[in-house]
Amino acid sequence: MSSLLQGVNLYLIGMMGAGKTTVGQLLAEHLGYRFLDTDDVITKSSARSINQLFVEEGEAAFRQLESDVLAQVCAYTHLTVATGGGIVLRQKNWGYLRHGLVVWLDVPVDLLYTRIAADTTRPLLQYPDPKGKLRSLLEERTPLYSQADLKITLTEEATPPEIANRVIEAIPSVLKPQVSP
Ligand SMILES: Nc1ncnc2c1ncn2[C@@H]1O[C@H](COP(=O)(O)OP(=O)(O)O)[C@@H](O)[C@H]1O
Ligand SMILES: O=C(O)C1=C[C@@H](OP(=O)(O)O)[C@@H](O)[C@H](O)C1
Ligand SMILES: [Mg+2]
Repeated sequence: MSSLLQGVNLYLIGMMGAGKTTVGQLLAEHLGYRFLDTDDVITKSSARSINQLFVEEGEAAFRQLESDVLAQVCAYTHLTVATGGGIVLRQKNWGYLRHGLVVWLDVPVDLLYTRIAADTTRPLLQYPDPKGKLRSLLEERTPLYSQADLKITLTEEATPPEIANRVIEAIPSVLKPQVSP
């Protein structure tokens, strides 16, 4: 399977709770790639949690760190990268994402909410009406997520290995056919 993308990076985009981090690890195994999570790189290099960064530095500073990580990451090959849900917000980030294949895990709000309702690690949802917030973020970001090369729509709960398989099976449909010599 490692020859499927020939070293081209795979970037997962989508809302909080879409399963980018979970499915990304399985995809990396399938592809024989290294796995990277931009949130993870940011928290390790800053020695602070995402919540702390939002509170102490603000969202704009977090977005800058996110862009910095993405800029560094795209210099490498053979990576599966789980991004944070807001990576699509900066136009500049698309210049980095376009170095690889961009896959949108498109998950409806109800499913997102059941997965992350009890989670306290996502600062944008630590307000009254987190479900309404998810809905408005998805609405605002849908035109941006739609710029992905590949959209995997999940209308009902499937297991992470099933979703990883769907991604793997769909990848050839968006690869340019090889020209024979
Ligand atoms: N296919 C799935 N079915 C059930 N739970 C899932 C699935 N994918 C992810 N989860 C759970 O949902 C939560 C959010 O997943 P995560 O991979 O962190 O999403 P993201 O990185 O897109 O925010 C985690 O608790 C994870 O275990
Ligand atoms: O959607 C967003 O703006 C965010 C998504 C989070 O990552 P996940 O998408 O992995 O939850 C994390 O980057 C931060 O809390 C902001
Ligand atoms: Mg994640």
